[in-house]
Amino acid sequence: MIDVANKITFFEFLTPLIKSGKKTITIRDKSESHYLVGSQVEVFTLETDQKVCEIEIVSVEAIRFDLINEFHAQQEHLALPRLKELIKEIYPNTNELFVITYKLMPSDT
Ligand SMILES: CC(=O)Nc1ccn([C@H]2C[C@H](O)[C@@H](CO)O2)c(=O)n1
Repeated sequence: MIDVANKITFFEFLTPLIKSGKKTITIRDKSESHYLVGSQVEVFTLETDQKVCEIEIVSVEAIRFDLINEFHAQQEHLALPRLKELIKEIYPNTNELFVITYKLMPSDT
């Protein structure tokens, strides 16, 4: 069993961006802000729980929804309006979010 501190899920359609190193942040709510800087975390698809890759947590920083900007969108590899729409769909009732910055770990395969 993998501990919650060492597992993160992403929508399947986003996982190629993580695996290619193009997407280097994710914005989550407080319930997913527990990742420790320097820890290695396994990435799984949300829909099918398939392992995608491993990442290392670089930082976890609080942010308000209204302060999400173009730089975050670039790091998410998404257009800013799409990113904000997605975040509002996932977390409709909170303004208190966390930017989790990570780097892709080299894979064995
Ligand atoms: C369970 C859950 O919340 N899963 C999530 C949350 C967010 N994402 C993605 C969508 C955006 O690219 C960023 C910002 O939230 O993170 C996700 O893939 N899975």
